[in-house]
Formats: sequence, structure tokens, C-alpha cells
Amino acid sequence: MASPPDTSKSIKLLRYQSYIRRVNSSKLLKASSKILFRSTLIAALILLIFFTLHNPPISSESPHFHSHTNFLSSALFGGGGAAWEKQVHRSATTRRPGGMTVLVTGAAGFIGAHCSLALKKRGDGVLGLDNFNDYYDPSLKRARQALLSKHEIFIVEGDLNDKPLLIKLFDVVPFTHVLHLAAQAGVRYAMQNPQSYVASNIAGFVNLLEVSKEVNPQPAIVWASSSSVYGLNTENPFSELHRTDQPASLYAATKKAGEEIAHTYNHIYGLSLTGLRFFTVYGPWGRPDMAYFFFTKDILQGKTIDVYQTQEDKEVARDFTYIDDVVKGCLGALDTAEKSTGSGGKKRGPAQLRVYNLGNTSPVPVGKLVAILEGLLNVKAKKHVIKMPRNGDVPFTHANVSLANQDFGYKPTTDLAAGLRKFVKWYVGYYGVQLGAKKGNN
Ligand SMILES: O=C(O)[C@H]1O[C@H](OP(=O)(O)OP(=O)(O)OC[C@H]2O[C@@H](n3ccc(=O)[nH]c3=O)[C@H](O)[C@@H]2O)[C@H](O)[C@@H](O)[C@@H]1O
Repeated sequence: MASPPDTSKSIKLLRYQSYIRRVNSSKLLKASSKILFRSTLIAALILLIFFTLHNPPISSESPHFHSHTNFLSSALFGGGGAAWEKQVHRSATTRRPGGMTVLVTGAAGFIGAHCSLALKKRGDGVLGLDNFNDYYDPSLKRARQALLSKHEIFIVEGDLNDKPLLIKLFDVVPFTHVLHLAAQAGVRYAMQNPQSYVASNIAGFVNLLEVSKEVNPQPAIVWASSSSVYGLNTENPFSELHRTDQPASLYAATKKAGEEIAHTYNHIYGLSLTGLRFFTVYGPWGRPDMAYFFFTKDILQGKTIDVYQTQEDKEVARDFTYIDDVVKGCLGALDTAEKSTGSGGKKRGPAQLRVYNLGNTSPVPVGKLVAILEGLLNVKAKKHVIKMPRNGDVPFTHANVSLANQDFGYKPTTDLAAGLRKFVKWYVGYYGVQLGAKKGNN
């Protein structure tokens, strides 16, 4: 999650200042500007009193928190009032005995939205957090938000790096678990916007851990790592025991850094942490920046698609993993996550630290992916077969998932053809595409 939403105090201040300048530049309006200035001051004073009464500062004596914050900063995200807190509570309330209360970061994202729905469906309390950034079409994130809202899941609009906001959320709800899926995703985009990866995947993650270690009770955290941490590893299939010190992209390096940072917070503060290495997850409501998604769009529009080959002219392959399988893995990881052992920023004993592959165990060449799409869309793709650019990509991924299978029964059941069929069905419905019609109808 990179940029904060367009509701910041500074933007409002800029708008206000330019308004004031315009008023002052007009001599005719000089007299009225004085009145306006005075009434603005009075209005600001009234607002300040209102906020103080309805949204008192989070006290360091709060049962869940052992630090203090500035209530004006936490009011910036547009929430904090009684009605807002009611919404947060309603969404986070568990409806089954022994249910968990989960903060899902990146809830308007692909995996976040699916996991939120699955948790809610079985009776767990879910609160979402998302900054709705424009890395890809935000209207898709809004549509996912609308879907979640129908299932009474509320998404707080805010950024991971907003510490007062995170503190506020933990103060309102003593989350038992955090499913941390908010991140700057995408392997190749890291060359265009490297700082966004540092901001979300490192600074944002650290901010979340800083807040999580302080609260009481500390939550157990399950978070999204990536198959890309295997980088240039040549052993196959990838096992959690293999080396992960040769990342091929900055994206991979930030996810690997996340795994090391998780170790530190587990070691010092007793936070229970589980990293999930996702392998090219796809399906309905997916990410438009991923190949299967934009191939579908481009094939339907009659545009040429780049199909990568390795430098040795071999096929590039991925262990494409269907979303429903990944959701089961995420829930399994949450269900088997032990409690954190620390409280109030102090470790009280050793805590759980885990990393799991969540893949499909069956790599498929990109050429085969295209062939399946051609069949489902009933359109011949215009393929441009080229050598994989040196932009962070890796030639091959293949997961060994025996550890996840052993610890929480993870067993992928959807092959690429079946999963893409479901994706295409969703895609044509969502975008209103007529299959079999003339190309370019999308
Ligand atoms: O498994 C993961 O950890 C990662 O999976 C994906 O990354 P990637 O596997 O590179 O997925 P795509 O960008 O959808 O690429 C899929 C395959 O298509 C190939 N490709 C991509 C783009 C293109 O124009 N042509 C092409 O042949 C890639 O080389 C790759 O083999 C996600 O984008 C990452 O966020 C995620 O962390």
C-alpha cells in the first residue's frame, strides 16, 4: 500500500489556503473576508471541542495499549466517531463460539477480499484495512469493497504507515489475529517504482509489527510472503529449507526482508508470526497486473501478447495456484497459529515462528496458460514469443507443500484449466463481455 488516500489534512489545507488567497486578492471582498476569517476561526474552535468530546485521545492507560498518540492524527482517516466505532465493532464481532477477531490488511485486494469473505462466512469477526491505491484500477477494489459490505465486512480506508490509525483500530478492537496481506505486489513494477515496495513491504510491515507488539493481547500474525524469495534457487521443487538469499527482484528482496524482520519481532517481543509464500495466485476478482488477467483482456481485444522464454529458449513456467486453495491455506495457518507470548512490548516466552509454501505443486508453461485461455475465450491469441526481459522475473517456480500439508492439511485441488474456467466466467460477467463475438468487443 503506497500512497495515502486523497483526504489528507494537507490537501484540505492547500485547498483552504488557495481559497483564502482568492478571497484576499479581491478588494471588493476585503471586508467580507475579515468576517469569513473570524467565523472560520470560531468554526474551527467548535470543531476542535466537538472532536475532543466525541473522540478523546487514546490514553496510555487504555487496557489494550501501552503508548500514547495524537488524537488529531487518528481523526485524519475520517473515522473515530461513535458511528464509525459502531461500524468497526459490528464488522469485527465474532458470531461463533471461540471465533477469532481478525484484522485483514489489504482487504480490498484480491486475496484479502476472498479471505475476508471466507472468515466472515464461518462466523469470525473481520475488519478490513486498505488504502485503495491506484497501482491497478481502484474501481475493482471498490467493487470488492461493495461485495464485502454486502456481507457486513467494513473496510477502514487508511494506510499501513499511519501509526495513529493502527493504534486506534487496536484500541477499539482487541484483535486476536492479523491477516496481513496489504503489500506492493508485482515483480516487474519494482524497477519502475522501487520506493513503493520499501514503503509498503518494509516500512508498513514494521509499523504494523511495532503496533502489534505493544498491544495487549498481542495478536498472532499471518502474513503474505512470496514464492519469489526463492529467486535464483535451482533446487526443485522449492522447499522451505532451500536457500532464499538470491532474490531476482526488489519485490522479492522486500518479501525476504519481511521474513527476516518477522524473525526479529518474534525473537525480541514474542510475536507469533507465520509467513505464507504464495505461488502466482489467480482466480475470480484477481489482479489486472498479472499475466493471466491481462492476457485475457488483450486476447479478447485482438492485441499481441508477449510470451516469455528463458535465455536458453526454454519455456517459462509457474506453479499457478487457484485462489480457493490459497484461502484454505490462509485459514489453516490462522487456525493453527499459536498465541503471541508477549505483552506490553515485552516477551514472556518463546513464540511460534513459521514459513510455508502455498503452491499448486504442478508448474505449467506460460504457453500452455495461453492455450487454455484461447480455448476458453474461443479466440486465437496473437503471440509474440520473446526472451524474458531481465527485469526481476524468474524462469520457473514449483512448490513443495508437504510442510503446510502436515501442519494444517493444505492440499490444492484445482488445476489450471479448471481454475481459469472459473476466472473467465467471472471476467466475462464482471466486464460484460460476449464470448464468441467479434474480437475487440471487450
Ligand atoms: O508467486 C509469487 O510470489 C508472485 O506471483 C506473481 O508474480 P509472477 O509469477 O511473475 O506472475 P505474473 O506476472 O502473472 O507472470 C506469470 C508468468 O507469465 C510470464 N509473463 C509475464 C508477463 C508477460 O508479458 N509475459 C509473460 O510471459 C512471466 O514470466 C511468468 O512466468 C505476482 O505478480 C506476485 O505479486 C507474486 O508475489
